[in-house]
Amino acid sequence: MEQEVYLPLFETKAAKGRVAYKLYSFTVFVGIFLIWVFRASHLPPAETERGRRWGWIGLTMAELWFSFYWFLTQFARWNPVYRSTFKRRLSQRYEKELPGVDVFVCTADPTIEPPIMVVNTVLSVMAYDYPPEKLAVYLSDDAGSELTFYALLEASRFAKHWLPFCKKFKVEPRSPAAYFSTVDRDDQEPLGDRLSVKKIYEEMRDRIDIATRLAQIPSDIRNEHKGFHEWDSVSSVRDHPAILQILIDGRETEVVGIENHDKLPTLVYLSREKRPHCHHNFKAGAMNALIRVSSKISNGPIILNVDCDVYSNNSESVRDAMCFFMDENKGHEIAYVQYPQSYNNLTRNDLHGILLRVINEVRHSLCAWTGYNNFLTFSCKSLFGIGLKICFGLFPVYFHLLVYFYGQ
Ligand SMILES: O=c1ccn([C@@H]2O[C@H](COP(=O)(O)OP(=O)(O)O[C@H]3O[C@H](CO)[C@@H](O)[C@H](O)[C@H]3O)[C@@H](O)[C@H]2O)c(=O)[nH]1
Ligand SMILES: [Mn+2]
Repeated sequence: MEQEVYLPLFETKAAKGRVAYKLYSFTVFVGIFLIWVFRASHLPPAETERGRRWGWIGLTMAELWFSFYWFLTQFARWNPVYRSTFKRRLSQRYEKELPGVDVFVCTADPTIEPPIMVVNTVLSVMAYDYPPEKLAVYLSDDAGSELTFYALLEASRFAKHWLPFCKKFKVEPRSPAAYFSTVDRDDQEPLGDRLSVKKIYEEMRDRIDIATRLAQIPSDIRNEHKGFHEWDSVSSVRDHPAILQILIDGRETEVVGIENHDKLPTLVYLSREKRPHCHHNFKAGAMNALIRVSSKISNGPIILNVDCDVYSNNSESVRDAMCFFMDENKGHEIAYVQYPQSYNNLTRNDLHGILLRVINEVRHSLCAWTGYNNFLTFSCKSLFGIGLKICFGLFPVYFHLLVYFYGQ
């Protein structure tokens, strides 16, 4: 009888040159050790003049700092591995059983984080290559800004053009601003389609920009959508009840894009309750509010979190994460997957994207500490033996059941 071969959904490969690196690292370690032997055996005698004594102390502190820094970097460089995912296998085995994913986007200030940037991030995650009925996007607005709500309303309408366009022509990246700024490339989609979507995008962008500049929402839109009434009772950003608006409800069957009847993911606006006696000024508190709200709407078992200034540059990211979570052999060991961050425009003349590569390398080696290079994934085991793991920072995907965010 033919034996069934197990094909994993992701694989791990050790980076090349690890032995050479360990040898090199060992020689540096010997060097550091000898420095300390020298320092310990050459303490300045009591009669040393003051200037020389301070020189000795200064040098010793510098060496101490270097040694500490060097030991820290070794955690990140000792054991680098690369993980790759097999999304086709995932699709073949589990396309119909893919779990629901709730995407949380956080914003806190319409001046520092302009609404047009926020909605570009929102549109990039709405356009994930994932079944739309299983995707829900929540925007948490800690500024409780009508302007951000207005921008999201505009985005919910533009999504009817943007999502079918992305899916039809498989465009990347799926933040419209980022995509249209690289539009000179030799793309496969027909110019006519691109230009007409670009025009609709630019009209929306201009409306949002004007409203933001004037701090005023067009009266026709204000009258048209009942959601704006929520602000009638808001006297201050720091003192208001929760504002919740479902702009697109994926549970309704008739929610479709303009073209070829694509379904759209759920889209929700939330500004959590604020009271002056509570210090709720942190992202963690917003995330906890999002968990409570999403559990009553879409209740996806998987949560993905992005900051509003970081659009998704890969429409398959969610599927990548699923390859880790749904792997038959190792999936149960993984609590969350974290993506490395890429930066654009760090300097005006970074023509060849050098900074981007260097920073990615640094982040990748950070990931190597946990044994994961291109993704950070963490096992559910360990830490007090109760399956608790702590996650800091950027773009994590979690299991819903496991998370609590520390902060208000
Ligand atoms: O009261 C607040 C304050 C901030 N935020 C949002 O939290 C995110 C991060 O805040 P930011 O001030 O931009 O901090 P950064 O240093 O840029 O963010 C990094 O550091 C944070 C704290 O460790 C992490 O949570 C972030 O994921 C990581 O990008 C942003 O989307 C904010 O809109 C809120 O939702 N509510
Ligand atoms: Mn930020």
